[in-house]
Amino acid sequence: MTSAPRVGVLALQGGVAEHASMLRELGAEPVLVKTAEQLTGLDAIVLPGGESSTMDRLLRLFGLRDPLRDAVLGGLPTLGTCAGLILLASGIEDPAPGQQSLEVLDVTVARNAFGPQTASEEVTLAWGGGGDVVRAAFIRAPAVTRTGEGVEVLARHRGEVVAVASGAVVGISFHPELTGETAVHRHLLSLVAARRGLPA
Ligand SMILES: NC(=O)CC[C@H](N)C(=O)O
Repeated sequence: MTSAPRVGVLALQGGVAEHASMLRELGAEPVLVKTAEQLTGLDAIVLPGGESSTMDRLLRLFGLRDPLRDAVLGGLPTLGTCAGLILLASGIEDPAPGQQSLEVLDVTVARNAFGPQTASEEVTLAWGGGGDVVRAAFIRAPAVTRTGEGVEVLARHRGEVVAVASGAVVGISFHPELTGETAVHRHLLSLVAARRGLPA
């Protein structure tokens, strides 16, 4: 029997607990990541929602930005949700003053593209090309306004791109962890299985 995949959840700020409990529910071992050392031995990582400019500042303050960037570029299966997608993006249309990103996913994002907190909504979206749907919560969500070469579009909402994948990196604008939607986390775990050479 293989061991449970160890999946990091970046735990500097934002919706950490919901991702950790969903990963546990799916048989993975969540690892809260606050230091570069805690990146060692992970099978995958989740960058949660929250406030991307705050997470960016904390990543740099705690010396985590470059090690995390190296891990993602090295092929670590990665899921960024909402602010996490903004962190992954190579470009931000409307960054907060001084805001940077990891530049590991060749997309440009526009922050808060679906309106303010009060415009939050829960919707069902088509996911991938195979007839699957996901239940998604949008909270001050970004939209993807440009996709680079090799970036696959997995979902759209109101005509805007809200889920993308490139290699082992998946970025989504919405929050599946708040609706009990497991499909996106299962997708991340299937990337781990593929990397380990096991059937998903
Ligand atoms: N729910 C979220 O993660 C919101 C993201 C937020 N608008 C940001 O720019 O970081």
